Amino acid sequence: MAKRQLSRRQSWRIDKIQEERAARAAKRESRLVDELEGGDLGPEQTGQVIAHFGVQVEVEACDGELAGQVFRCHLRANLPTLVTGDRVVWRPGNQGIGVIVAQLPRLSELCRPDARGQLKPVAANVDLIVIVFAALPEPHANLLDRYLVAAEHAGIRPLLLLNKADLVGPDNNAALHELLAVYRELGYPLLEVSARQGLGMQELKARLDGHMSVFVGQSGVGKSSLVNALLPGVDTRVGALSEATGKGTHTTTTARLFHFPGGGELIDSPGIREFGLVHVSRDDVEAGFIEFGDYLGRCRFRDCKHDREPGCALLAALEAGHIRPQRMASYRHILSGL
Ligand SMILES: Nc1nc2c(ncn2[C@@H]2O[C@H](COP(=O)(O)OP(=O)(O)OP(=O)(O)O)[C@@H](O)[C@H]2O)c(=O)[nH]1
Ligand SMILES: [Zn+2]
Repeated sequence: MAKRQLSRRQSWRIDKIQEERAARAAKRESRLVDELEGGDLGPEQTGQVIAHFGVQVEVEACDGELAGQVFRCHLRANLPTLVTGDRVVWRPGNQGIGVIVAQLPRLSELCRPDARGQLKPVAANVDLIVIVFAALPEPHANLLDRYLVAAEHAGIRPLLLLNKADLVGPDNNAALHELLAVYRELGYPLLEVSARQGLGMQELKARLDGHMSVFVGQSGVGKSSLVNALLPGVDTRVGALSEATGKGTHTTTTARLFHFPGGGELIDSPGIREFGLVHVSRDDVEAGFIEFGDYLGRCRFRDCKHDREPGCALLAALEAGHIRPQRMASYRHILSGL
């Protein structure tokens, strides 16, 4: 008991120190903004946050003669927290420094729990979640379903991407295509590629054009290989951003926005690659199985768990073959892990 109280007091002290530090940083920032705004700032224009460093952000100009140029920006006080992908109104200053004036509305948000377990946005305006899986490691339907639930929950279109198509052979061909058939039948877009052999990569590029994407998926499926193939010559490892903090060895896990040469954008960070494996509620899971939609709310009991209740509309649909047994099993598996 004593030990627990002590650790709580300690953590309170740490919180307090962090708060004071943040407050000092914010004060420094607002002085800087005042100085900049007292000087010579250019006209207001739109931009997009491409990386985030504590109290400052990097913004790429979207229009006018500065389009495509990147500015380190200070934030005017009272702005909401900005994340990579946010569209903003800003004013350019001298030597690549600017000031963010306002945040524009977000079309979507990807959220992840922070160190205290609170959900925080980590990327804004993503409109395509590329769910990467591979011929090897052998894909688990239930993991794919988890990612799909997360995508549906975020209201962002998913693309199922089977990588390592070069490893599809007589041993795994039938099982893989059975798996793919389930998702094709549900209407999810699907693509088969090989990052190693370049198979299907042109089609993938075409799908990414015009979208702001993230790549998610289990370790070892080839996300890095795919991203490296799509962004030739770009070092996507976050260490490359560290000079921006002025400390060479300090690596940051900030999400960063990249442009694909063939069109479209990518937001990437180790944290984002794990998106989808966080807590969701029972309702989120139900809503994430899109084929359940026709039956939800039609069970005899309002609080039906679709387990063995009489008059369960989902069980009836399963019986009638309108819901695949594999998806029902997956749904139950995900629920059991909540
Ligand atoms: N045969 C084959 N191997 C591939 C292909 N794409 C990637 N690999 C290999 O798969 C392994 C894992 O690839 P990564 O790109 O590191 O996978 P990742 O998803 O980024 O993995 P994490 O960084 O752990 O999340 C590496 O040995 C790659 O060379 C492919 O299309 N075919
Ligand atoms: Zn039911």
